[in-house]
Amino acid sequence: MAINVSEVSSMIGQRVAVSLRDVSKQYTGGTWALQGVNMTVREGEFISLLGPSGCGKSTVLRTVAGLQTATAGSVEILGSSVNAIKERPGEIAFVFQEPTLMPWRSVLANVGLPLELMGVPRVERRERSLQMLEMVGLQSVANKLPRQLSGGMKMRVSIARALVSKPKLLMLDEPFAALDEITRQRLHEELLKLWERFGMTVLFVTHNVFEAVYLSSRVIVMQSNPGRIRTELKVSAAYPRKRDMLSDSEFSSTIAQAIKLLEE
Ligand SMILES: Nc1ncnc2c1ncn2[C@@H]1O[C@H](COP(=O)(O)OP(=O)(O)OP(=O)(O)O)[C@@H](O)[C@H]1O
Repeated sequence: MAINVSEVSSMIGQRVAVSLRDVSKQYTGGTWALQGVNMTVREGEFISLLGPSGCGKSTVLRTVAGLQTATAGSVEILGSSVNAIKERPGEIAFVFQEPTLMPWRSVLANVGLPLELMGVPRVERRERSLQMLEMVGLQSVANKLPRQLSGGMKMRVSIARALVSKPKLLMLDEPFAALDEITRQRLHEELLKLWERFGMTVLFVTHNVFEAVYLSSRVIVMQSNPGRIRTELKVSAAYPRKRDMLSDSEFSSTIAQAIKLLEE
């Protein structure tokens, strides 16, 4: 389905999906991974967090996901506290760099896991899991085990599992960093299609400038010691995006700006 930029801007709502206010995080040992982070993400945005290793990108994501708590400040997701969101399984989903599939479960059973945890009946679970596998082009391997799949296929299964509950917020922490360039590019296209189809808010962590600018409607650039937000770059290029658009002047100037910010 082709959509243009005005349709994408209408996908981006006025409601706030994620809000961080003066968030700081100090780990045991003393490192201030984050200091005074303020960030507002609206529903339907595709946001990348970009920055050098150690600037706190994963810490932001893990704090929003409730996998760890902030030392100071407040975090709100979809109008609720992190703890309240945890009580509503399926509303947020996380994709890690390692696909973290259960090795003894079939691909289908791995995808259906979030629905199982939500108490969705078996028949509906199967149907929805198969639909998701079809969307990522993997219906034919539904009965295989994870070890029988390539790295790219495992990541697709992981994305299918994250999306099977139709989450409103999808967080991905360097999901494609371990994949080869061709597979990574294919998965960029697939992720964008899924975003256009489901309209969920996406928070995507990467230290790859091209990936951040190509995928996102907004790139939040972070810096380290202590981890904080340096600035943000809006990417107003139309969706659906095409690889060859990266040489367009708009993309190239945003990419050049981002590279300069990271080098300073
Ligand atoms: N569990 C932890 N205990 C102590 N220090 C930690 C812990 N996790 C992260 N840190 C430190 O906090 C800082 C921010 O880490 P974080 O992983 O959030 O950065 P990042 O930008 O995601 O880095 P990368 O791109 O390398 O994954 C780093 O200095 C890191 O060493």
